[in-house]
Amino acid sequence: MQITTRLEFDAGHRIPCHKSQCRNLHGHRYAMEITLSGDIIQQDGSSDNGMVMDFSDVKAIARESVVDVWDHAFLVYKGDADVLNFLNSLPNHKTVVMESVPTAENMAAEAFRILNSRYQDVYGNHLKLERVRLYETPNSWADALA
Ligand SMILES: Nc1nc2c(c(=O)[nH]1)N=C([C@H](O)[C@H](O)COP(=O)(O)OP(=O)(O)OP(=O)(O)O)CN2
Ligand SMILES: [Zn+2]
Repeated sequence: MQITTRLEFDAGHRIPCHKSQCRNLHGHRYAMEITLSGDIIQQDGSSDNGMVMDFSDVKAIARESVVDVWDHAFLVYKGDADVLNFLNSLPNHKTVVMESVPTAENMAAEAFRILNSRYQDVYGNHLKLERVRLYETPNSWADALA
């Protein structure tokens, strides 16, 4: 069985060497869909009975480790010196320095890397992170797969 839940957040970014307008500082309302697989938990009397994992628990983990970290932050590539220096000059600015250019692909891959170890199989139901889908716009997204 597979389950998917969706979270949304706002963040700024730029793609420094982009051939067109994405080299400008701008932001998106990102959406992240998390897909987990596992057996349906069969434990009468348990809150999780009949579920792969409670959606609220899936979202709580995603918020704590990724969504709340990126929400209302500016995501900047560590090699983007001009913007990084500018952001560092702003007192108390929420800046997230990325190892790679913050494209939808790299953000999905980074979210998958962070989340993969966070979803623990506590019921022995073979819980597994299958996919992180990161929407940069309603029409464009990237999938990071197991
Ligand atoms: N493969 C990728 N291509 C592009 C990425 C990306 O992350 N991966 N990112 C961008 C820019 O960040 C840009 O903000 C989004 O580009 P685009 O889809 O052209 O933007 P629109 O606002 O025109 O999108 P609509 O879906 O048409 O509203 C560029 N390319
Ligand atoms: Zn963009």
